[in-house]
Amino acid sequence: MDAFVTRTSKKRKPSAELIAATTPADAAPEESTDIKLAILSSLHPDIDQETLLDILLAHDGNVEATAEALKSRHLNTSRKPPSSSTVTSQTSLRSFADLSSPPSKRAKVMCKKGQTLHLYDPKDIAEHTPCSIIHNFLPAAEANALLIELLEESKTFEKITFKLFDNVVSSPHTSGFYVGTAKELHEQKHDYVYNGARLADVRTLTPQLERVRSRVQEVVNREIQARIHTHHGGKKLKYQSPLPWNPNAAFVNCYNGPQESVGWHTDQLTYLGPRPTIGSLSLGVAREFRVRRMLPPDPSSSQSESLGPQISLHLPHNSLLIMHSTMQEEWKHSISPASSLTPHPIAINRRINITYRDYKPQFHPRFTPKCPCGVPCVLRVVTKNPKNWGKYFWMCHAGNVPGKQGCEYFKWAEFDDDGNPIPTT
Ligand SMILES: O=C(O)CCC(=O)C(=O)O
Ligand SMILES: [Fe+2]
Repeated sequence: MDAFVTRTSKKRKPSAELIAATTPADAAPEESTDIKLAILSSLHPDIDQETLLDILLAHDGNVEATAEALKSRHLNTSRKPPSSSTVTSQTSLRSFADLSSPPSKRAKVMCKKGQTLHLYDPKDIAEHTPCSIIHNFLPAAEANALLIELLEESKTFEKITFKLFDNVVSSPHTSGFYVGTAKELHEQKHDYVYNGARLADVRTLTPQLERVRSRVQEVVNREIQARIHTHHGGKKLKYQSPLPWNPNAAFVNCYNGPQESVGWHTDQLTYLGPRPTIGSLSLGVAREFRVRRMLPPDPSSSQSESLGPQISLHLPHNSLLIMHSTMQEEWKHSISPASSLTPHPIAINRRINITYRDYKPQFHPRFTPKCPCGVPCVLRVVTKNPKNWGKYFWMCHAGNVPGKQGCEYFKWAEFDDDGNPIPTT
């Protein structure tokens, strides 16, 4: 399973403006946002700074374009984003964006130093993150029935414990793991390893999880094709599977109250292979899902990790989030603790999240490298060293097993264009 706690890392000191560009090379220093805001504020003293910033961001930081847009619009004096639990759509960026300009001109997202950019509108989310979102995904009665069923199931979920450095820690929420068939259940219990350990509790998909799986499958496959068309010029990514996405496993998380969370992480590639897609259905109380792009650290700096600005996506009850093929290798995600929640009529302050995943047969541990410790290796991607940025490797995972030290095993991973492992000796 994934890494669940927040690790503190030495971060590169942010510049006056944080610019999350489509590619890091696009990031260029510009006039400070504060100066731009001061200019706009002097032109429109009746509009609050947060609103001005939103509109400025929607115009790629261009003061002239922002001023033009403001001239031609009547604005309320305050336009803060509404509270997460009541929101299903957003006006924040989209209603002010100049949509006549080509997407390449609109691809940069800026946000003020230390600020989180809140996105609600599905078009903004698709444009500025590697995700897409579908609100009101299931018929209302079906979503409620699934929520009720999983709230009952979650009473027997447990926190995942794993070793971090020399301590055994547990995830700040509970989880359950579901697969489709008895054969898959047997394999999961006996062959697969998560954080260095085997799962004792694997369940078969409930009839409702099974029914919803087919719907998720259909929509996610449609969204994958749409994404390839809109973001990748009609051609799938190198290493992305050309096969239809087949969600044969589901992790169900339960967040019981505002303090339960999941720290910054990427989902493990080990059994999904490179460039995976994940379908994530949210039920119950709305929570914020935050994403940050991983950028190659500046080779001349001593920092080991560089992250773009935080973008917050609000996941209300019955929303399907699709994490597309660039997400796990290039972005981190988290569910941050909330200061308060607006109670959901059924779940009160609990949230259920189902991530449907496609376990690829060619990534069964029988076929992937084993280190001298005898534990199947974990598949990872280089995100800290700019020299080998984006390269995949297999490494020993035994260090995560309580009581085991692990070894130094490391091997570059090789795939064909469709992401199938190329066996090497
Ligand atoms: O709860 C969520 O929306 C995300 C869960 C997650 O990131 C995970 O299970 O890996
Ligand atoms: Fe995750």
